[in-house]
Amino acid sequence: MIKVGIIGATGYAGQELVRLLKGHGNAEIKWYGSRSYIDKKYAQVYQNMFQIVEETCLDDNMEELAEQVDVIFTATPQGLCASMVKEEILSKVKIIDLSADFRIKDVSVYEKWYGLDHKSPQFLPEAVYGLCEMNRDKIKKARLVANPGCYTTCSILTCYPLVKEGLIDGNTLIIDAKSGTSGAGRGAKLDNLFCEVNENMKAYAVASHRHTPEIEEQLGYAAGKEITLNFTPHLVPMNRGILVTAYASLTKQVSYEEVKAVYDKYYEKEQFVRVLEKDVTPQTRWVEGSNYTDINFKIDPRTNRIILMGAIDNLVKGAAGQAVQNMNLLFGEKENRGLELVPMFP
Ligand SMILES: NC(=O)C1=CN([C@@H]2O[C@H](COP(=O)(O)OP(=O)(O)OC[C@H]3O[C@@H](n4cnc5c(N)ncnc54)[C@H](OP(=O)(O)O)[C@@H]3O)[C@@H](O)[C@H]2O)C=CC1
Ligand SMILES: CC(=O)N[C@@H](CCC(=O)OP(=O)(O)O)C(=O)O
Repeated sequence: MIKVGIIGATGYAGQELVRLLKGHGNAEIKWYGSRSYIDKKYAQVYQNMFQIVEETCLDDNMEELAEQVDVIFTATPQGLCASMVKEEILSKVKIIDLSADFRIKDVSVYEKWYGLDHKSPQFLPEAVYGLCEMNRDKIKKARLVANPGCYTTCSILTCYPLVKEGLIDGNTLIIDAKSGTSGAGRGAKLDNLFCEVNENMKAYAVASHRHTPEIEEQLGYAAGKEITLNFTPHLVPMNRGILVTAYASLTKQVSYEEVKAVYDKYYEKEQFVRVLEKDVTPQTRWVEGSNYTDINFKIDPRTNRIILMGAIDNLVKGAAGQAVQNMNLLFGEKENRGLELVPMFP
């Protein structure tokens, strides 16, 4: 059994980790970490866990936790994991960080976009960006995995093959993304109250969202050169789900079949990426509750641009599902263990 500790088990991403790990079969949660609910029964925080989880919440002592478990998930606000991790801890336990602390290699870029001082830049070089479909071999050998962001997972997987093969000019990419409200976490915020979100849609963090440099960095590696792009997130009145629509100029004339062949080259063997049939557009409801990323594209010969579309569940492939996929890679499990979740509808 893989012994697991979750710091931030009471947040939205943390509770999804608990749900997935309870169905994993070879993982045992030893530590339900919390800040606000210490000593309270976990099932009183999330009643869906009544008679399933008997444990109470514990504080977030990473040093003590490292003595007890094989892997720690940090599903906590930005900056917290970096403020706790130490060489002594990493020598005993693997860490999968769901925050952005170790996703961006250049510490000055992180500090600029996040408005935080990075407390452990010494671990940035060894941290592996945990997008399994791109970095599988590196993840297997990592001590510290930076679980990708939710918008970024969907954006990168949708655009990656065409950028890698040079079919689109990355500098012309415009990524328009929409997210359900669980993406903003469980903490009370005025912007996320029912009357503010319901029957409404809005763009936010325009030209300044912190996922922009993460997408640029990863697609830049694929392109073999720096990429500068536009990324605009929108908040939509749904619980879960991310939909990405991306626009880019083609570098040459291509047919549907040629583009499809490129997607197939990268994703045909990927269980969790589904390139849909011609003219079928990805929808959030067809991936909800699952670890799938649904992708499709349409060439617009009038403008010589291509429109790329992707959908994920932000809490599964965008957070906890991908984190479990990373855990499976770290511990030599079948990569899909605990993740063969059929999307739910409605
Ligand atoms: N929601 C999503 O779709 C996604 C989230 N993420 C990332 O996962 C992380 C968690 O996000 P999410 O679950 O949405 O956030 P939530 O606000 O729902 O949960 C935050 C969690 O962190 C705990 N926490 C907050 N502050 C502290 C602190 N100072 N010390 C210790 N624990 C603390 C909270 O504990 P308590 O409740 O007990 O106070 C809670 O368990 C973030 O980094 C987020 O960016 C990544 C991808 C997608
Ligand atoms: C709807 C909403 O507010 N979404 C969050 C992003 C989701 C998230 O948790 O960010 P990471 O994936 O980087 O951890 C935001 O825009 O900040």
